[in-house]
Amino acid sequence: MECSEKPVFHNYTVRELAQIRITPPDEAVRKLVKKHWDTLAKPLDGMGSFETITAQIGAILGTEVIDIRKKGVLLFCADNGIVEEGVTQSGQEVTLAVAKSMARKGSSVCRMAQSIGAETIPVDIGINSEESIPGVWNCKVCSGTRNFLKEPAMTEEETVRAIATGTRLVRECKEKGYGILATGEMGIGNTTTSSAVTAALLQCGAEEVTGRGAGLTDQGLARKQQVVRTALETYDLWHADAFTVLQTVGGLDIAGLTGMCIGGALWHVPIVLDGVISMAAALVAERLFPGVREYLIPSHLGKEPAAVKLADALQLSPVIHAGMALGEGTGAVMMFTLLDMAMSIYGQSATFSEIKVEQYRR
Ligand SMILES: O=C(O)c1ccc[n+]([C@@H]2O[C@H](COP(=O)([O-])O)[C@@H](O)[C@H]2O)c1
Ligand SMILES: Cc1cc2nc[nH]c2cc1C
Repeated sequence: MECSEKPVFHNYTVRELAQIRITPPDEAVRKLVKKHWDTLAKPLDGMGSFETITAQIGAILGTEVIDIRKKGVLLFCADNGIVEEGVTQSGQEVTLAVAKSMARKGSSVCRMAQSIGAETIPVDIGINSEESIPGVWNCKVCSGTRNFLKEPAMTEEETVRAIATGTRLVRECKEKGYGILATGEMGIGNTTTSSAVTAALLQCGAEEVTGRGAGLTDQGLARKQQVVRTALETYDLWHADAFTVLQTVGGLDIAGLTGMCIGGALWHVPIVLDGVISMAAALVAERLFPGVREYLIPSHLGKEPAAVKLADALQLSPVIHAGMALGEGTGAVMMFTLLDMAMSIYGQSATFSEIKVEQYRR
C-alpha cells in the first residue's frame, strides 16, 4: 500500500495555505436533526450531548438522513527525535513494533475497532526505519523528526507534506464511502511534542501541560518538563504562529492529524478526535484555518494534563471521562460505539405520534 497521488497541498507555500477558507456546516440540517429528535417518544433533550453531536454530524454531512455505518480510524505512526533526550521510558523501536502489530490488527485500537466493524488504517508518515511494513500505508515523509533541542523538528517542506498527507487521506476515505473517521496515532515521544505544542499555543508553562505519557518516574517527568521548558524558551514559542510551533516542536504524526482535521472541514467528513495528541493537532488546525473545529467530534478526556486545556480551547466537551492514556485512537473508537447507539434511537425509535402521545413542546 503506497500513498500514490500527489498531496493536494504539494505545491502550496505556507502563505498560500493560509488563503484556504473553511465553509461552515449546514445550519438548516442541524435544525432538522434537532427537530427529528424532538419527535421521538422520550424526554426533551433526553440524549443530551448525543442529540447535539448527531445534529453536528448531520450538518457536516449535509443531510438529516445520517449514514455513519462505514467507519475508519487513520493511525499516523511516526518517530520523534526528542526521544534521545530521555523523555520516554522506551526507545523509538517501540513505534515500529506497535505499527507492525497494527498491521496484524493486534494492537488495542485494532481489537476495539474490529469488535464494532470499524476499519483501522495504519499509516507510516515517519517511522524511523527504512523497512516497508506490509499492511501499513507507506506515506513516509522522512524517517522521524530531529531532536528539537538541537534544531527544529521538521523543515517547512516536511511539515507541509505531512499536513497534506492527512488531508488527502480524508478525501480518499470519503471517496471510498466512509461516513465518519477517527484520529489515531502511534509514536514514542509524542506526548512530549504534544505538550510543547500545547504550551506554546495556549501560552502556559511546561509543568502545566506535561504529564507522564506512556509511563515515567518522577525523575523522568521532571526531565520531560525541563525539555519542554527549554524548547519554549529557546525558540520563544509563546510568540510563534501555529505553523512555526508545529514545525519546530511538533511531529509528523501531529502534522498528519492536523491535515486530517483540515481534510474533514474541506471534504465535509466528521472527524472524531481521540485524546491529547489529536487535540493538540486539532488546535493547530483551528489556528491555521479558523472554523475547522466545527467538523470535529470530541470523544474522551484523557489523563494527560494538556487534555483539559485543549478541550477548553477548542470548546469541545468530551463525553467519556475515564482517565485513559492509551492513545492509538482508542477513545475515539469507543465514541463510535456510543454514536451508533445514539443513531439507533435517531433512526429507529418510536415517535410520539406512533405511541399516540402528544409531542412535548419547548
Ligand atoms: O492519548 C493519550 O492520552 C496518551 C497518553 C500517553 C501515551 N499515549 C501513547 O503512548 C505514546 C506516547 O507516549 P510517550 O510517553 O512515548 O510520549 C504514543 O504512542 C501514544 O499513542 C497516549
Ligand atoms: C507498548 C505500547 C503501545 C502503545 N500504543 C500507543 N502507545 C503505546 C506505547 C507503548 C509502550
